[in-house]
Amino acid sequence: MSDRTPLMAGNWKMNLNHLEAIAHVQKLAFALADKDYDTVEVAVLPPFTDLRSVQTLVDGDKLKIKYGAQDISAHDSGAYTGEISGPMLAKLKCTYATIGHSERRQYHGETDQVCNAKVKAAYKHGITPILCVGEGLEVRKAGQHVPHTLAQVDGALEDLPAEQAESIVIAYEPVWAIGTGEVATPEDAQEVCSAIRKRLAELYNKDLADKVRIQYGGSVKAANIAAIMAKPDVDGALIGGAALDADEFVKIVRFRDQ
Ligand SMILES: O=C[C@H](O)COP(=O)(O)O
Repeated sequence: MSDRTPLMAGNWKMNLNHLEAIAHVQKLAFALADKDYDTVEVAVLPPFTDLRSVQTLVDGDKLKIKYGAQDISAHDSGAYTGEISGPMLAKLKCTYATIGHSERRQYHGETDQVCNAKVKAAYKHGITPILCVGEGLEVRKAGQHVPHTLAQVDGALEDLPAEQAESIVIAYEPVWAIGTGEVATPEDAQEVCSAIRKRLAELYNKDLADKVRIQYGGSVKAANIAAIMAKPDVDGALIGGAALDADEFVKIVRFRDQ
């Protein structure tokens, strides 16, 4: 049993406006008892336009829910229309920034090099990256899922000092399981999460690898989370669709009660 605190993070993607966000976070706060946060860290990753509202609610009511952004610019400021910078997210007291989500890689052409720059930008401003990696269906069918995913890890972590890397969160999200209802088996999740941890030990050292939290993501719901969390190298989940339903998300957070 590791002493890593599981992180259950709800990635809302492009859902819930700022008014809906307030109602949603209030529901979560109401449903989660203080003791829930002792064993599991709970975070929401709303759209940028919701962050100020979520911050105000979390600060005002001293909620233990953490929050973060779904992306971060590699640049601090300047002529980058549409981008949101690390200093802006830090000002909103974001704990996390998701980096390299498969939808960013697929629709916005984000490469491992871009992810690497974004990981460094996040750390520069005291924000913890949730680095997303994982293979598509063709790669999985070809049996190349482990080397493919490890290459993404290598690229995103290039030249990242150990004192930063030790706090990173890595989310293994097989693309074929995202939003499809087709969840990877707990064994699939363990295979790749364990390979990522071994790679961290090679890139840095075993102590660091043992500290890093590695999440699974892809069609996680209350019905399958307990089996996934039973695997030794899985330290939480990055939850998409099921995070939009407050009751379902709370059940996922309470996976130990099942
Ligand atoms: O970031 C979350 C993942 O893309 C998983 O999404 P999903 O739970 O809807 O499959």
